[in-house]
Amino acid sequence: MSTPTQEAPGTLEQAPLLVLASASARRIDLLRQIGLTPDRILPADIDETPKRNETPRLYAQRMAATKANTVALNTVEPALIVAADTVVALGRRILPKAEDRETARTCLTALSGRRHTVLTAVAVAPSPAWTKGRPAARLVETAVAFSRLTEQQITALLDAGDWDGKAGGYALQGHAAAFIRFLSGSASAVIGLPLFETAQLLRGQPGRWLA
Ligand SMILES: Cc1cn([C@H]2C[C@H](O)[C@@H](COP(=O)(O)OP(=O)(O)OP(=O)(O)O)O2)c(=O)[nH]c1=O
Repeated sequence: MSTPTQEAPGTLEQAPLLVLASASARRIDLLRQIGLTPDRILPADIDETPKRNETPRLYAQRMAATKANTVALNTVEPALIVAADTVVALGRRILPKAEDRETARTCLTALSGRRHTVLTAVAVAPSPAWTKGRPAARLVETAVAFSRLTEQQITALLDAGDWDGKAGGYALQGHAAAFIRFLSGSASAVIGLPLFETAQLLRGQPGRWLA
């Protein structure tokens, strides 16, 4: 959904494409929720290994910026790239993205009965051909608390399967919501894309992306 930029009469410039640098179906749905349909979806293939002693905040910011910049540099047309990264942190500890049941179990056991922080960074980067665009980023912190989980409840959450591919091994938009007793911050950020902050970033760009 590229939106024409407001040009002085007589000048014609190609409207930039909106590119979402993500493989996450949730991020596509969240963008659509605020009326934005990306022209392209180009997941960034980057090294997601945290640096030694990297804080969860710095890690999320670095990941979102690297995803956006990597795709921007590979995009030939005028385009604005949007990317995000979601990290579940217990203090300074970054919990893994659960790719298997055992990892999800370890995460849920660690989160049971405790408050944790979800950090989502969103970054926008213009492609080299979109010279009016400006790189920008935001970091959103959300405090979340799980009730104490019994072994049986953890097993039920694992059986539900919606931990797969999720930071911290749970999905707020899924079965885990039945155990989240407190949330302060942005629910959309926990699910993968902070909608208010993303809209602000796009409103701050030249062109009319959003009302
Ligand atoms: C905590 C939590 C995370 N998540 C998801 C959001 C992200 O997709 C994922 C965290 O991994 P990310 O590395 O942020 O994203 P991704 O690998 O899924 O996609 P891409 O890098 O291509 O954009 O966890 C939920 O959907 N619900 C939740 O409640």
